[in-house]
Amino acid sequence: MNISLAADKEFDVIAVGRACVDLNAVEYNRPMEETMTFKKYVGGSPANIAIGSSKLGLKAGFIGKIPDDQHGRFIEQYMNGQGIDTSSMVVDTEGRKTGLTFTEILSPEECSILMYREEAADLYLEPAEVHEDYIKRTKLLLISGTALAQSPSREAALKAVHLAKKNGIKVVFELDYRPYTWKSAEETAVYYSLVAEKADIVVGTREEYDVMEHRLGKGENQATVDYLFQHEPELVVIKHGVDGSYAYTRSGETYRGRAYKTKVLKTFGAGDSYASAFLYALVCGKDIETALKYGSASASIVVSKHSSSEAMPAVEEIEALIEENNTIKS
Ligand SMILES: Nc1ncnc2c1ncn2[C@@H]1O[C@H](COP(=O)(O)OP(=O)(O)OP(=O)(O)O)[C@@H](O)[C@H]1O
Ligand SMILES: O=C(O)C[C@@H](O)[C@H](O)C(=O)CO
Repeated sequence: MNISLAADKEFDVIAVGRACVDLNAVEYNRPMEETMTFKKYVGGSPANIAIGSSKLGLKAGFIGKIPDDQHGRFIEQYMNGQGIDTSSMVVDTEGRKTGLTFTEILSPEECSILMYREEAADLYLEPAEVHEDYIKRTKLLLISGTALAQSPSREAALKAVHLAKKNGIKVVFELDYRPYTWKSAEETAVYYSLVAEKADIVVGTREEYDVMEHRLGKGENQATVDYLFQHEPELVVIKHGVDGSYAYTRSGETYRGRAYKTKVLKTFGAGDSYASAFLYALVCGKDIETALKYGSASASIVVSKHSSSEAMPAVEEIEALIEENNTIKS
C-alpha cells in the first residue's frame, strides 16, 4: 500500500520544533563524569529529520526559533548548507539560549543523553511566527512532540497542525518524548493524544505510545491502533528498538520492518534517521513495506556512527544495505 500525497508542492517536508546542538562524547565506553571531550553537531530530533531527508534528496523546510548567538548562527548555517530552507527559522530577540544535548556512551548498548533545555529558544516559537502561506507549500508537515511541551511553542505547533489540516496537507506526528521538558505525565498524555488524533501519520516507540496512553505498563500495539484509527490517522508506526518496527494501516494491513545488523557505536539517532528515510520512501511513492526497510537501514547506519545529523546516509548506502538483507531475526 502507498500513501497518497499532494503533487506539485515546493517542499516535500517541513519540520516544526527544535534545532539545537548535540555535544557527543568523543571518548567512548566511560561515564560522562570521565568524558573530557565532546564533538559539536547540529541536533534536535526535527532538525535531524530535516537534515536526513534533505541528504536523501527531499526538499525540506523548517519552522523553529534559534538564539541570536554563535550557536544559533551555527545551526542556521549548517542547515542551510544541507539544502534546508531556513526562511521560517525565527531568530529570538529575548536572549534565550540553544538547547544542548550531551551524550554519554557507556557501551554500545548503554547510552544516555543529558539535555540542557532551560529557556531554550525553540520553546518560545510564537503562533504568530507560523504562517499559512509557508505551510501550504509542503506535502508533509512534521510535528515533534517536544514542541508541545510548553507554551508558546505548544500553541505554535497546534496552529501549524490546524493550518495543515485546513489546507489538506498531511501531518506526521513524531512523538519524540523527552521527559525533561514536560511538567507531568498527565499533561503529556493530553497533548500527545490531541495531536495524534489529528495527525495522518503517527510515528513513535512502544514506550512513547505508552506515554500518550498514560499507562504504567507496556501497552499492546493493537489497542493503540484501534484507538488511533477511530480518529484521523491512516498510518501508525510503532518502533521496538533492535526488535524492529511495525506499520499499521487504517485499511487493516500490518507490516513488519526488521532491524539490520550493524556494528553499533551508540544507540541514539536511530529514531531520527529512521523517520527521515521512512518519509523519503513514502514521498518517492514506495510502498509501506519498502518504507520500513528504508527507515530501518538508515537507522542501522546512523547507530554505527558518531553523530545523529552529520551521519545521515545517502540513498545509495541505504539501498546497498537493503540489498544485502542482513537483518536481525527475533
Ligand atoms: N542496535 C540497533 N541495531 C540496528 N538497528 C537498530 C538498533 N536500534 C534501533 N535500530 C533501528 O532503529 C529503529 C528505531 O529505533 P528505536 O525504536 O530505538 O527508536 P527511538 O527510540 O526513536 O530512537 P532514539 O534512540 O534515536 O531515540 C528500530 O526500529 C530499528 O530498525
Ligand atoms: O533530539 C534531540 O534534541 C537530541 C538529538 O539530537 C540526539 O542526537 C538524540 O538523542 C537523537 O536520538
